[in-house]
Amino acid sequence: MRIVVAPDSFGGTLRAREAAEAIAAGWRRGVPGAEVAIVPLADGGTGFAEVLHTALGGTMHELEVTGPLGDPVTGSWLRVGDTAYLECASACGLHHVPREDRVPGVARTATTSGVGELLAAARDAGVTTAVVGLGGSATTDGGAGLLAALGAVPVDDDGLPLPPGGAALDCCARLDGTPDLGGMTLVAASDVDNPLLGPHGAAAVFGPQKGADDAAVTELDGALTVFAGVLADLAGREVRDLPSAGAAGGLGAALLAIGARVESGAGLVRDLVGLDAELDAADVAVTGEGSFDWQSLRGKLVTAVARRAADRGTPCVVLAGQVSVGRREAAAAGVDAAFGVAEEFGLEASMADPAGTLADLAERVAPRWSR
Ligand SMILES: Nc1ncnc2c1ncn2[C@@H]1O[C@H](COP(=O)(O)OP(=O)(O)O)[C@@H](O)[C@H]1O
Ligand SMILES: O=C(O)[C@H](O)COP(=O)(O)O
Repeated sequence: MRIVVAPDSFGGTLRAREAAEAIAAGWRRGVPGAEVAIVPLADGGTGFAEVLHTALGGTMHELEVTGPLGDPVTGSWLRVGDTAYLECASACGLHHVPREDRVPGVARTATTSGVGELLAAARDAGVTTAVVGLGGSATTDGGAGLLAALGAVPVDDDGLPLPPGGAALDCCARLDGTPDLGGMTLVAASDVDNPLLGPHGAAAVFGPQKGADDAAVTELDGALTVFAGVLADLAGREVRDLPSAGAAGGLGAALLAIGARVESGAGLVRDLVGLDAELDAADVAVTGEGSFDWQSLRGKLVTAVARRAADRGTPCVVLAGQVSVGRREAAAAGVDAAFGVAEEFGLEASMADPAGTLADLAERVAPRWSR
């Protein structure tokens, strides 16, 4: 009996590797002797570089960069051969902003400058390709901070540099300077396919989780509309409606404007870690994430794993922090059963001891899936 355990991170509580190890430990307690392989996964968001480091090796470089709030944070990028893998969240992620600080003023001013600083470091180290994981960001600045860090500074009508953040882009007239990529090929590995603007855009959909209220969402969407024109001038074409332009608060749009190719972060990770070969050899696939909800059904990582397991006729079990997807919807997505730690042990216990309770859940569930 071989089990492959391939979860995403549990947002705010467990890294993908920690979740995988907890599930594996519990499963082995439930079914002694079960052969368990762990394959931690990520989309473009939090955990992207760490998961690839585990799977591919390479060297992780750490450096101090500008965080989303302007304070220094330790960012990192992974070098594997001539390729750099950067996770935007390491420089501008929501985890750098304490929950009580996620307020409209922060949503208006948070910057992607640090992501540009990481990219500049990779460029200066001589890599030929940079793959930028998008997701889990605290920012809605259309990638303005990244462009400035690479040498293309957003300025107003008088040629004065704009302050950091998305709201100031309302006054953006043009970019001063051109971005220096040193000839690197860019890939944007995105967790979502939203456009830049409008009801499905960066500000409307992801602004609220970063602290934006209705007024800030409207303001940011308007400012990004102005900036979309500046990005179109840079790119020589419109990028605002392209899939993933709205990822990471519009950082996707800036990367598209400087020539990046967009890929699905989950798909890219899945291929690089060799998930298909692991599924081929497995009798049961177990995946999971913090919240298995309607967003998961819209092509998030967990349902991508379920789909590939289903293609092989391999049962797929979801172990999540919380489950709000009905049994029928889950089955349609290829999930044979979904269990929530919070439903089993209570939300307080699952948040207080996420690894312990997840292992306990796996122990309870495992015997039902052993043959
Ligand atoms: N151990 C846990 N137990 C219960 N709920 C959790 C746990 N860990 C995370 N969550 C919930 O999952 C949410 C994050 O969802 P997740 O699916 O991991 O990420 P995202 O929505 O960014 O894709 C958190 O806000 C929290 O409500
Ligand atoms: O960073 C963002 O705005 C995203 O692209 C969406 O992030 P999430 O998947 O962490 O909500």
